[in-house]
Amino acid sequence: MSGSSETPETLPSQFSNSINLHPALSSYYPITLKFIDVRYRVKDERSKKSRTCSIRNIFTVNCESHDDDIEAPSTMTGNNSTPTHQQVEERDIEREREREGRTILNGITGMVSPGEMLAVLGPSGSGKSTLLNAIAGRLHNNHQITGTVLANNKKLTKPVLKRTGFVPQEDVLYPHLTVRETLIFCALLRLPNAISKQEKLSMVDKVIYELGLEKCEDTVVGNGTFIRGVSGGERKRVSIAHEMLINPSLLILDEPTSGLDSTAAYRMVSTLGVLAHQKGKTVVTSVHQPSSRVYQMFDSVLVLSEGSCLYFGKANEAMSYFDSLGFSPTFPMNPADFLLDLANGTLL
Ligand SMILES: Nc1ncnc2c1ncn2[C@@H]1O[C@H](COP(=O)(O)OP(=O)(O)OP(=O)(O)O)[C@@H](O)[C@H]1O
Repeated sequence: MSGSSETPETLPSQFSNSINLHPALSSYYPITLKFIDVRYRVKDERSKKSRTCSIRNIFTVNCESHDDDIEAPSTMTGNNSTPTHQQVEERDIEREREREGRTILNGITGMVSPGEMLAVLGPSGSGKSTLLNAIAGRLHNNHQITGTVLANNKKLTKPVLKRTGFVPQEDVLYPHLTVRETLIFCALLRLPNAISKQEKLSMVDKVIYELGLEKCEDTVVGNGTFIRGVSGGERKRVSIAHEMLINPSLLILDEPTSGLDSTAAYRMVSTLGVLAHQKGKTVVTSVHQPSSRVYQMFDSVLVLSEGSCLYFGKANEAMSYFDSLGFSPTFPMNPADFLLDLANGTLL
């Protein structure tokens, strides 16, 4: 399958199960996503002290005395003493660090093709969400992000972004609407005017069927706390259905299995597998702690550790790769657990 063309193509035969959509959305538009040497830094919060001190002032001490603390550390001896050579060096290092900021992503490179599912694995805080936001073109602070993100070998363009569905970690849904109302509302807002209301409603029906939401279509979405509604897994499916309505070629999901039990997580990833393997979509998802049966559904994995890439390649080759480097588990274990142990630096 070629992913190098910018123009929509007809659906290849291996993805023939795709639902029949309105011509305004039906063209098959395969997206091959490449990200090359993606780096993202943020300014150290301490360097913003002068800007935020007036706010901090309200709650704590006055800002002048706070800044003085930095300029004259308590380790100095006496009021008139000059700083030692070591103290000057430490202060210079601190200032350099403030100027450079904190590296969140450190040169991440990878790719994913249509019909494939890429999993981004890593411990909490390793940069998974940041990477997903970067490759979805959602980090707009351009001076902090460098590297290249290409769709079909071209920079992200509007047609590509229109064909990209992004499911955030926290569901952004109206808790008082039912599942069906939520999707109708979305269809009326997001689908082009060229599509009639009747057609939009039938597309909602198809997406409800596709995501297995028939049972709960008339239940309110809720928010999991004060407003009781559908289950966590169903709410996640609604979020995915929300994106599926625009028939995305590229679907990016941030931890769609978080909060789900092992069986629900398996069902969720199976659904994503169908979207990739049967419908030809390009799927990128972050996952926190996949079980082994979930792991084996991924085509490729990217393992992050503190913003750096430990491994990018085929999911079923990760273990032999680390084995060749001398890292292997002492007993048979879930590859995902092993990779997370490696990324955490806690391999036993
Ligand atoms: N704009 C920002 N300013 C400061 N720090 C940031 C910013 N964005 C991300 N970070 C930091 O970068 C690190 C990675 O964050 P990110 O949300 O990408 O991690 P994650 O792997 O998705 O974590 P989790 O699995 O817990 O969701 C975190 O330590 C976070 O605090």
